[in-house]
Amino acid sequence: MGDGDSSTFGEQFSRLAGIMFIWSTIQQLIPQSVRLFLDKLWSKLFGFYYPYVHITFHEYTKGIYNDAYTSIATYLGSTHSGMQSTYLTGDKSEDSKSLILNLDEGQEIIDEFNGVHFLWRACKEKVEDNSSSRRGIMSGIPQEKNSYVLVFHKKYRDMVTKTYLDHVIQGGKEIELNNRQRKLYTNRSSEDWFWFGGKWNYINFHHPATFDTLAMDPLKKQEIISDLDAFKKGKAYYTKIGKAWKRGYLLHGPPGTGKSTMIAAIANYMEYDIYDLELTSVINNSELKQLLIDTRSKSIIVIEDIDCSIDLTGKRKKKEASKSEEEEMESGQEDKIDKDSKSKLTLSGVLNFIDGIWSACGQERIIIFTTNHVDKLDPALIRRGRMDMHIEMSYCKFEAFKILAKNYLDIDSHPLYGDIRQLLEGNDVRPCDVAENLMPKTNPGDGEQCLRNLIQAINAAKEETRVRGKRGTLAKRLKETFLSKSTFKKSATKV
Ligand SMILES: Nc1ncnc2c1ncn2[C@@H]1O[C@H](COP(=O)(O)OP(=O)(O)OP(=O)(O)O)[C@@H](O)[C@H]1O
Ligand SMILES: [Mg+2]
Repeated sequence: MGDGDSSTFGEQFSRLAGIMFIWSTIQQLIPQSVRLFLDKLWSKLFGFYYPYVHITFHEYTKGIYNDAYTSIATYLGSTHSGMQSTYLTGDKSEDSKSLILNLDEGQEIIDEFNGVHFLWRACKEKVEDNSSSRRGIMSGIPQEKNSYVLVFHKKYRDMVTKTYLDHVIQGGKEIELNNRQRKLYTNRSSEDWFWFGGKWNYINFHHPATFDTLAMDPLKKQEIISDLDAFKKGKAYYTKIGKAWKRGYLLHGPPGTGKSTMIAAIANYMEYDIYDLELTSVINNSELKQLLIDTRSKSIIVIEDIDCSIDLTGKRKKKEASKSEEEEMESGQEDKIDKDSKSKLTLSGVLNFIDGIWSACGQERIIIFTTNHVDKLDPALIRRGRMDMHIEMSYCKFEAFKILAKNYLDIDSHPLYGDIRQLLEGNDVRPCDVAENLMPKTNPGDGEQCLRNLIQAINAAKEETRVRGKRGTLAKRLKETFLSKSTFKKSATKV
């Protein structure tokens, strides 16, 4: 069957489809016992001469939903193959961004793979379900059994089992994934897990940030994009080196420099969901582990402001704790301490969350920490291997400004750019302040006015810093004078 000769193939199939149609109509009309007998007879009579193989993919197998059925349905409904068919059905679930087309009952399509043609047929069978589980008004109501039947020449049996079916199912999964509505999750407090039936609460994720709109040094930006690309294609590599397929990024820098915006841009670029993990609502290490297990692959787990989330300052605190532990031990309270350490969220719990044995339970995952004070974090938490890339989001320099000006005002250059470059290079201006000033306040078309506003704002801030600096110096000098006077007084009294 096939080999690219579609006219012979078409004729063969129309004949075959005719026979199949008559056969399936007969099947609908006769009782099941007779049908089974006829089935056997059919395969005995024609099995020897009949060159085609039929594989049926049921929607449910032994009462369990068959995932392969959905992938096949999605693949066949995708534009490249499903559109050949005249009768289609359209479905849109809560989880998908757009309509998914499926073959309607009895419809057939021919799919081509490596020059070979394959026939697919959508089947629906009505069965009366009188099982004990369906009593009352549901009993006796006909149920539908959906399936897809694949028909191909037996000489392609190897190709089908080794490559074609994989191609169909993976293809379907990919389309499902690209079509899925991405989510922004946040963790519920454990008291609500039972009542709300889940550990994570979510909304649909819509954030317009992209790498194009993110203002930062273009070289640094390209480095991050290349790293993400390598990670996305890295499944085989991670398997080869025996590492879980995940990557950690630490975003650090002053407030308003674009750390949260960067997370949204990464999520949009990778087409991942986001899990925004609020550590302050996690009571202990065991809860943290359970939250991790309940996340899906192709996602970003974010802990914002990790320095403020819990006390992760490490060794120094530990020492203090162990000192008080010793004191308590002496007072015979070992049991209490043991119980306390188990019921708390600790640094080691977070380290385990990032790269302990449980962290490998999902695939293709990125963990991002953000902080305004990188120096406050325990080195163990951010060491290479845990946080693979440390990205500094810093003040707005001229290259980053050009991106913001393009975003906000849609201009590439202006005579005022020279002044702005000088001001930005000589001062620490946050991107959020630049963005705020570039936003037209009155007349949306007046880009020049926005640039002037920006220059004015930077100059005003510069002046304020200068005055504050002077005041600071003055205050310092006053303090020094006061101190020297009091020292003098003290020494005078002593004398
Ligand atoms: N690098 C940037 N590129 C584009 N827009 C930016 C950038 N930095 C800041 N902005 C703008 O400023 C606003 C604040 O930025 P964002 O919330 O990403 O900062 P942040 O670094 O996460 O701050 P914080 O440390 O306070 O959480 C954003 O809504 C965005 O409009
Ligand atoms: Mg932020």
